[in-house]
Amino acid sequence: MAKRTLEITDFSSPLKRAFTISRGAKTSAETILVTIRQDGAVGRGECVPYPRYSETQPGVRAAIGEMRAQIEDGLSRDALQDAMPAGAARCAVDCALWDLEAKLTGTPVWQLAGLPEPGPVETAVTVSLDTAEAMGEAAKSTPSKLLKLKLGGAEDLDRIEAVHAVRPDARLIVDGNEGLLVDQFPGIMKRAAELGVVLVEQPFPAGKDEALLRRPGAVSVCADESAHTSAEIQDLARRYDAVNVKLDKTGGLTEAIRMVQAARASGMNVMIGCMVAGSISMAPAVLLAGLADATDLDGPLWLAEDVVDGLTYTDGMISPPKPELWG
Ligand SMILES: CC(C)C[C@H](N)C(=O)N[C@@H](CCOc1cc(O)cc2c1C(=O)N[C@@H]2C)C(=O)O
Ligand SMILES: [Mg+2]
Repeated sequence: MAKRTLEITDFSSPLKRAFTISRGAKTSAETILVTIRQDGAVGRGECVPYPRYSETQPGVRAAIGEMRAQIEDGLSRDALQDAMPAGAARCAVDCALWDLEAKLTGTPVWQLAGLPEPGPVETAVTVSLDTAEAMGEAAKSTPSKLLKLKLGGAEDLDRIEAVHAVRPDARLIVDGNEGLLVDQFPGIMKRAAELGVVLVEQPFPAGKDEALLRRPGAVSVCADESAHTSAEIQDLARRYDAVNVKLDKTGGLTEAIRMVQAARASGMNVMIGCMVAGSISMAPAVLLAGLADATDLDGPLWLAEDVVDGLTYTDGMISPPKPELWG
């Protein structure tokens, strides 16, 4: 095998408007792009370092840099799974190796991975955390029938009611990002179904979610911040009905496929999610959408500028990635 070369590039990409969740607001997306070249072929993978898990851009960059010699000497994707822990750094390398393999063999990643051929997929589109009135206004002009509302405070039921009032046609995913108030949760669950809510995501902090053992079962509850890899699925299945699989948490597509399979084996539903990032980050996740019950891959819609040949979004539908983009 000809020697590979590894390139690691940091990006800070301005957002169209501020993105706010229970933990705070963002006006730019900090990502890292890994490019691996071999025999004239180029593989790319993107990741989002997540401060919630103590990841930073310099830290993730350094972790990938420490793997330089092994990657350039031909580290296989299988060996990568043991050589790096789950998380953003491994995600970028794993996705770049999948893309490189596709480019070197002329076989698309979905075929290499034994996944269904990707077609158009419906994505949730996020309404950022704000006052109930402002979230209702935002929902009116959000072009999808699957909306994801960010929650996190005393006004949460008002927020859901305000959005449902102006978008009775929409199915709602509500995401607490660990910030829901425990005493408000039963009230939200009681009204959820009649307000169009189909999924409640990560209401309470990871590790402090005992209240879910006693909840009424009308609307599904989905783990996000609590769920990283397939190893946690059996435990999560005691408290959650579904799991949000994100490649930045699993450490790439390879473990994400295993996590989806583990979730199914435990009877859980699956959502494929994302962080705020562009189309190179979304493309591998789009391939998993065919195995999922819900898809939340609206990252590029928040960027002021996406990459060339990026994914096409039309009224909440994503077209399959072109090979020029990834895979
Ligand atoms: C990408 C969309 C704007 C949002 C997406 N639908 C979504 O809801 N994703 C995550 C939210 C995680 O976003 C966060 C939270 C945070 O505290 C810090 C960051 C991000 C992010 O994407 N980049 C920075 C690191 C979800 O909770 O499901
Ligand atoms: Mg979430």
